[in-house]
Amino acid sequence: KRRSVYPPGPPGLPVIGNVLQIPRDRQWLKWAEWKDKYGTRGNIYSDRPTATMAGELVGWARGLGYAQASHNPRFRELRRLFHQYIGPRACADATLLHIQERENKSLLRKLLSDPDNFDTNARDCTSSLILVLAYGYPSNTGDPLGLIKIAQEAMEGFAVASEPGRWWVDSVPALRFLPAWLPGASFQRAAQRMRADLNKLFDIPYEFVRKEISAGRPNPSFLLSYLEEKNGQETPEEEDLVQGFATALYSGGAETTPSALTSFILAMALNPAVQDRAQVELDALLSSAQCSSPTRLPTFEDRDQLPYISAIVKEVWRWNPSVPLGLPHVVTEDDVYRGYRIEKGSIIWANVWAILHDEEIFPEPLKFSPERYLTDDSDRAGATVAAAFGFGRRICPGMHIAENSVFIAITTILCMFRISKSVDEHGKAVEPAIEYDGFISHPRSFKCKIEVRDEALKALVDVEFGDEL
Ligand code: HEM
Repeated sequence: KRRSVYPPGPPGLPVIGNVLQIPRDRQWLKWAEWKDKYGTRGNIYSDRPTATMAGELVGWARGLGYAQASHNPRFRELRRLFHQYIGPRACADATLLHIQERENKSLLRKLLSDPDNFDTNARDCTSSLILVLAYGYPSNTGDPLGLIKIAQEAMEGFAVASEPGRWWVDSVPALRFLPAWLPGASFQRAAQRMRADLNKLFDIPYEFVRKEISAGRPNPSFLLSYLEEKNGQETPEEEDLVQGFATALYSGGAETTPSALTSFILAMALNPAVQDRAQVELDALLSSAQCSSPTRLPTFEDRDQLPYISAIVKEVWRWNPSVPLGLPHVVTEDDVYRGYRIEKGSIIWANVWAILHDEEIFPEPLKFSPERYLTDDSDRAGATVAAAFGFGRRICPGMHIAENSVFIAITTILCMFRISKSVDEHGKAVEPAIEYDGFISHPRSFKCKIEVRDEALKALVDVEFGDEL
């Protein structure tokens, strides 16, 4: 009984415990080995509960978010692919950054021509980026295969199938064996429809890559690199794995990034002083002696010289975390935490929103205030913001690409546009409500004005588009 209060580790001898197993020098190597072998708290809190509807019946467990971690080599392989293609090193690569800058310009162009639909525009551009990166599916040819629609339909199924409490079969997994024709088994029919949509997302973009390879004109993409590495020797399991990886990119990124961008637009409409300060920072960097407005669009290379904009990005993660409850974790071994027994199998939800609204670390937590990251003691606040991306072995593997996407979108939008409250027919400003919907928390639909700051800036986007798109 007493042993259960100790962290897991190698069995020791009576009385002297582990003393003889501790090496005389470079102990850290042994301890690192024990960490891998016996796990840490992070590891025993890092599995997912079984999601019968979304994971098993619809099939999202083929991806990563619903994959079980314990004894599942596929989980490790998927995490490895995320690390290889969009881990911190990959996300600092100039080619990837260039693609992100290029795709972000189509967001600017859409905001110029259709500013009222900023929400849909952010969503479509996020989808396009994932399709370009994963499959090399070009975003400037009008989507001839309808992949954006295919992906969005699959994602609708993901959202509905994942709704907590909606499906009896999640509480009583044995119901999964009911035949679909039984009157009470409507969930089986819903699952079949969603599964068909998910299968399309697995198969159609993959076939696109295959055809392009056969035709000798494949665009660079994660899938292409993977298949080239396999050199034509890929097994059906490996094909399924890389399809699962591409689909996981979609399920993780498609809703979260647009939610963060829409929160940013809401924050700007409500906080003109923050916007002023950001634009002063940008203008100082991008204008010239002859011209007081920016003479070029900001790029990733400017990031270090834009501390206030970087602080805005952090504040966006904190103010409305896109996944306010994270994803559920399940405990794989009994544990004792602060004297409380946490039983194996318990489901743990981390209240990310509460962590990011802790008054002790973030005074006036409801206020959108990037300044909180610019003070001398802002390290703790900055580090805490990482909670927006989850914990332990399940920490969001898309966080680096998400940070890139949101940074480049925010900085170029601030460079080009002025965001303000919309006005009613009497010319009075309409206050947008700060309300959110959904498990992936999205600001409720609101109106605002997004106007180009200076007509000359329009040309800047057109010139820069030039031969690239
Ligand atoms: C606004 C941006 C984003 C936020 C705030 C966010 C947040 C999160 C959170 C809180 C989790 C749960 C972590 C946990 O269980 O502790 C998660 C998981 C995940 N995210 Fe993200 N995410 C974002 C963008 C992305 C992007 C762009 C991708 C992919 C391109 C992505 C892919 C994933 C995947 C695959 C998982 C599941 C990981 C696993 O189960 O091992 N996310 N994300």
